Amino acid sequence: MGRTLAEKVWEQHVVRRADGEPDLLYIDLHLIHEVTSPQAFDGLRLAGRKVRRPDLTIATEDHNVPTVLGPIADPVSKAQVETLRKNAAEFGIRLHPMGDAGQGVVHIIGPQFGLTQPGMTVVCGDSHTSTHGAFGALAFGIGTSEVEHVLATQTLPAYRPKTMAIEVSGELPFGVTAKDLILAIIAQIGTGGGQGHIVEYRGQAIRNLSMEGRMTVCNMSIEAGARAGMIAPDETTFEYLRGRLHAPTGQAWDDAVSYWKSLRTDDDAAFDTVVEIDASTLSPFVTWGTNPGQGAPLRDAIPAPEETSDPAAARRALDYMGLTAGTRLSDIQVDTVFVGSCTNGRLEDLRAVADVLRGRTVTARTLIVPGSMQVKAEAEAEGLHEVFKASGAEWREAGCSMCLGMNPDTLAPGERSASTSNRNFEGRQGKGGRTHLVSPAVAAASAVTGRLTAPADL
Ligand SMILES: CC(C)[C@H](C(=O)O)[C@@H](O)C(=O)O
Ligand code: SF4
Repeated sequence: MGRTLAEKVWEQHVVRRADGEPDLLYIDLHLIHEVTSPQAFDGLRLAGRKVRRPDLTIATEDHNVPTVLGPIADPVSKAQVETLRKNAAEFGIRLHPMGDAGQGVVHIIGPQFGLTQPGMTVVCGDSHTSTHGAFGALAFGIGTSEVEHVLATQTLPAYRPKTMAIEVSGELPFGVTAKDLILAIIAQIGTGGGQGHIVEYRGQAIRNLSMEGRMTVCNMSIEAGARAGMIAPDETTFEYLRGRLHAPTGQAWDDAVSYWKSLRTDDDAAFDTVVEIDASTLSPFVTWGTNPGQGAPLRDAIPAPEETSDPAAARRALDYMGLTAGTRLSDIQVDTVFVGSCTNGRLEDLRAVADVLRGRTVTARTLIVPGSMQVKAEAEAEGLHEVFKASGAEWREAGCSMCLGMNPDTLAPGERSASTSNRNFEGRQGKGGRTHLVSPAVAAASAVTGRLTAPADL
């Protein structure tokens, strides 16, 4: 019987297999950031071990960095960043510190440098490592003790998850984006829907997505509970990679491409679970609750808790969000708009925002935060920053920013945001903050009107 993409990449990396034990996988790329690495390096030091493959390990500062130039004021954040610098220097690991041209959110810089490639195993002490699956890599988040294991051995013991196909047929209607698609998928299957599975996104609508869009989709696999998300590599993938800093060149490129072309699910392979979605029925999608599965089409109203799969959770969420069932989603007023994160902090996202903001003025506090310093430079080369500033939005330095409350960019208690990030848990963007997850285009239109708005309704 044929094999799925996930099975092919997994099998390719098994260095040891024994009955009743997890497989030992070889790891091709290990990404590091300041929050989940300190104890791992401490462990290495205690054991007197070195980093096995510093050349396959790359570090960046993202979660704790301020997005306005200047020193880090918060002592915990400052200590974490300084510890990462010390560890990178001591263990010989390439680090992109604050202010460096290569700095950025960990899941933005891997693809940007061409480090993330089809067929690789990619890990990081960070749940959104699933982003890299957009290239047909097997990429997943690991815990800090596993970070230590990978640092020491370049391998990881793991049990193979089940496989799930999410078949997205048809085409996304005009104005409907990858973010709307993944929010709709999570609303359909639930935040536990992908549990225990590696998801492969397939079908016409997925093939039509750009690499940026594919990364947005794979990024949020974890919000559906999946271990990883993958998309088979194709011409879109190869075109994106060609010429990037760490992409192969010459004969090695040709060899790589012919191998990458084999990385697709065989026609006679079977998935453990199959989910089907018709892209042509979708429209701009937003969340109203406190988990990414509590979402609905923006043209609809907030559902009655009894109509949802978990009425008690819906009631709690509406209470926290200060919302009432039956309210039209497009009547919800927002104080703040955040554009950025590893979900939607890439150049294509910023272009989508600029297309809406050009010649318009924002009425809500609007933070536009590039996912990396390279994205920032590329956006500025196109003059996007001028569009943002002219509209009244703030244009910042790269970092995780308001995606999570680990740096100065936070919501105040009760403050409500439209955010292009991936999590809307209670307090995610700051204690008492209320988050609506949206696409970049909806974020921009909402910044203009001060309420959740689709660009088509401006
Ligand atoms: C801080 C980090 C461990 C965390 C994660 O694992 O995802 C963060 O990136 C997040 O998005 O919540
Ligand atoms: S941008 Fe957000 S989701 Fe991505 S790594 Fe940073 S905190 Fe996590």
